Amino acid sequence: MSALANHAFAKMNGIGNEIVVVDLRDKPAVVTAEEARAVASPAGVPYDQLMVLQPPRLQGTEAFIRIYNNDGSEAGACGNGMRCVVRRLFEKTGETAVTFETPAGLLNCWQGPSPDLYTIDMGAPKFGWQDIPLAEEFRDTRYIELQVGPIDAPLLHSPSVVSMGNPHAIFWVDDVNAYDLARFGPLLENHPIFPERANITLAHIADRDHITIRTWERGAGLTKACGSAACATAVAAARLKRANRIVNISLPGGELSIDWRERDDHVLMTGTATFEYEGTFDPALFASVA
Ligand SMILES: N[C@H](CCC[C@H](N)C(=O)O)C(=O)O
Repeated sequence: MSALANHAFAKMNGIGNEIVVVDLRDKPAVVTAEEARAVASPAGVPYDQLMVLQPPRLQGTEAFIRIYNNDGSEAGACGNGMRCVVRRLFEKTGETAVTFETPAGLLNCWQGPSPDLYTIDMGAPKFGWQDIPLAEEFRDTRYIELQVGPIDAPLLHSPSVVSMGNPHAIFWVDDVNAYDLARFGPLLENHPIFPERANITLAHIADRDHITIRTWERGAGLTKACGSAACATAVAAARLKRANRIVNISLPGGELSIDWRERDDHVLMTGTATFEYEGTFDPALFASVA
């Protein structure tokens, strides 16, 4: 029987990014890709990402967090999901600061400048082609050779690539709504240049303090918001000297404030997290799961 059967969950969202939070710290079990897909099914609790808290592995951390996309794949980072986890914890314990471990490393999290805001230190970005990762060497990852559309008149081309613990490609455009991202997204997500696939973002730099984005997420598709994409875009724009290191990012589901901190290159993401409802998983969801 799945460890998730009859287990409690919280349905939340991070500016429209659909999140389910499950605390398995009292029942150490590894959620399988099949179980993650079962939870995301229409009979379950449809989500973009599932955040599973496992018992802490390191002294001083609250939990080890595994992150699942709704296709069952695991990710190294999920900014919107982390704010949801932090809100749940702070409301339960009254704490205002906490450290979690994720596959991408240690994340320090704290109450933001107002009670409805949470700040996550998403760590330092990586730019090396092997860190993204890319399937071949690109010495300058501010622009790589990748395009869609006619060879002589590509619709999208020359993206910046960044890892926030998960892979991101950012295409710079004048209007993020002028492209059929539902069509181009999967082609680019699964392009052979990305051996681990990639999150695909369209970004318009309105001015040095404000960028608008829309993202096709690896393993989840078109979502209303992608926190790690907001971080990756802010960093990539600053690398191109087209934006400041502190910027506001507008996503379809809401706003995020990003600070690419000078002293240690860590990326601080601040935004809201919304609680919707809580429940327990119906065991029938996992009847056909091995
Ligand atoms: N789809 C992403 C994981 C979730 C990222 C996003 N929801 C966020 O808020 O950062 C990936 O496979 O890398």
